[in-house]
Amino acid sequence: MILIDNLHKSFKAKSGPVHAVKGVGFEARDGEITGLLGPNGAGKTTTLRMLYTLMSPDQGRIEVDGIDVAKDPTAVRKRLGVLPDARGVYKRLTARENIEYFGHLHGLDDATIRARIDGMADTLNMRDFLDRRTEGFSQGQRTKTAIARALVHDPRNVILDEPTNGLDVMTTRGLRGFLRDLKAEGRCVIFSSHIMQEVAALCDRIVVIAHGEVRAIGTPDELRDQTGLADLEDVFVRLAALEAEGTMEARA
Ligand SMILES: Nc1ncnc2c1ncn2[C@@H]1O[C@H](COP(=O)(O)OP(=O)(O)OP(=O)(O)O)[C@@H](O)[C@H]1O
Repeated sequence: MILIDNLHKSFKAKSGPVHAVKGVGFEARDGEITGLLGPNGAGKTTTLRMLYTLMSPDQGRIEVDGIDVAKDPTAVRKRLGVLPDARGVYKRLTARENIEYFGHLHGLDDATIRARIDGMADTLNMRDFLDRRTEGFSQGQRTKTAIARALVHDPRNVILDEPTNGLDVMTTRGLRGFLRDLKAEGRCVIFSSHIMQEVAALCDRIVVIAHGEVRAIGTPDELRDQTGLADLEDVFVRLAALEAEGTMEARA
């Protein structure tokens, strides 16, 4: 369970400050997939980076399973599995070694790591390349390695930044099935995307974010009702273009 409340983050740029995240707040529940949907530059990655403790917010609060990220980031990290926007697998290591390395960082023993890799290699269909060095891997193979690495410690909460970026249809389908399995296991799953159909196909609830602000929260049907539009792409365009004061709430 993840709670994000009134997050703010600014960056200094030569042309002046960039207020990337302006009061973002939402709840992501266990046993649900929550989609963070927004156009390029909306503030999705910045929000997720604060959630997975890579940067601190200027203002606001984040709780993971009731633990305040600012007070106990180490405990929070143990409960999070993160696929960051930069996948960064070690190219001199095989996929298996990449995953093992993270398992050891989490303090897992060899037998546990072996068992976890065995399970994930089957679910993510990684057998063909598991023992190859990742140098030269396709994007899909790199993403799968990074996902398996992120989940080696069996976290309750899973955060994926644009997980289907650059993946083909078959791999995307496989990944969707995998995320549904995580949900069925009662985990809290958040993923970001700028593609409405992608989010609609998978998410129980969608948080629409644009210009650093939450524009609407709801199920795909609730968002359709709120806007009076049937086509989800039109819904997204309408919500993303809304003025801040027009923010819509469809909290379940
Ligand atoms: N380290 C940084 N320094 C300066 N500006 C930044 C930094 N990180 C993000 N920004 C700016 O903050 C805004 C939000 O960026 P962010 O990466 O969070 O968007 P996003 O929704 O993930 O976009 P995309 O879908 O294009 O990845 C953008 O204007 C971006 O240029």
